[in-house]
Amino acid sequence: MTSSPATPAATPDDSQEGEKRRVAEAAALLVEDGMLVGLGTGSTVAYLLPALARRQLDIRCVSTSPQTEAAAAALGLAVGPFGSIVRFDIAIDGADQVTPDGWLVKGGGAAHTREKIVAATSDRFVVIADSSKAVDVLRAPIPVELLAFGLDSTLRRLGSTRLRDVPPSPDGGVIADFFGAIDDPAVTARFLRDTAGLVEHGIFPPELSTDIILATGSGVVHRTLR
Ligand SMILES: O=C[C@H](O)[C@H](O)[C@H](O)COP(=O)(O)O
Repeated sequence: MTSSPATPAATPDDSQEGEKRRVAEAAALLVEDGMLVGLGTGSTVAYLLPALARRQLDIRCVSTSPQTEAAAAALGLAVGPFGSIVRFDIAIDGADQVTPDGWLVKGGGAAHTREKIVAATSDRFVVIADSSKAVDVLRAPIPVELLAFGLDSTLRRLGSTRLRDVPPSPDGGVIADFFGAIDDPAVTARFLRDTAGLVEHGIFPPELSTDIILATGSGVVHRTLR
């Protein structure tokens, strides 16, 4: 893993919003003409979209949520369906938790299922996060998406899970949060993955990410994982 400053100098805007804007602008610079780009979801990605639009690149984008799709289209970005795509050049997305060794929790906005598919399809998956997202170890809650079929049974087998008072995902899944203890994220991820009725969980292993761009108060650190 290598680390390098992604911005030359600190700016006076060290608020959380300023941090989100800086990491998003740093990530936008990684996108090049002709690329097929996966767009994440959330308040950090909201800063990525105008930064990308300003660059006026010839790119095609696929969004992980209706919210991002509408915002990107309104800015003039070319957003289309996932369709038969089997690889993106790059995807850029936010995170709720980021550990020093690259484990993530995503899905605070309930988009983690689509986000994980887009990340897994991308040659380069760039995580952008403000400094509040940096954690030593992952902790609950872990967002989960569940099939409506047999929901009570799935919830009973998961244990320690609370349904979220939000609409179903665009794919019809029920959104909940898992509050079980996380001693080892790989073990928790396997337990969740192996629970029948669970569509996807919000733990992203380090192998999914290639880059993490993390704000550090007044600066930005860009780590390359592979
Ligand atoms: O479902 C939402 C996504 O995983 C977001 O990328 C994540 O919750 C981070 O969102 P934000 O940038 O708003 O903190």
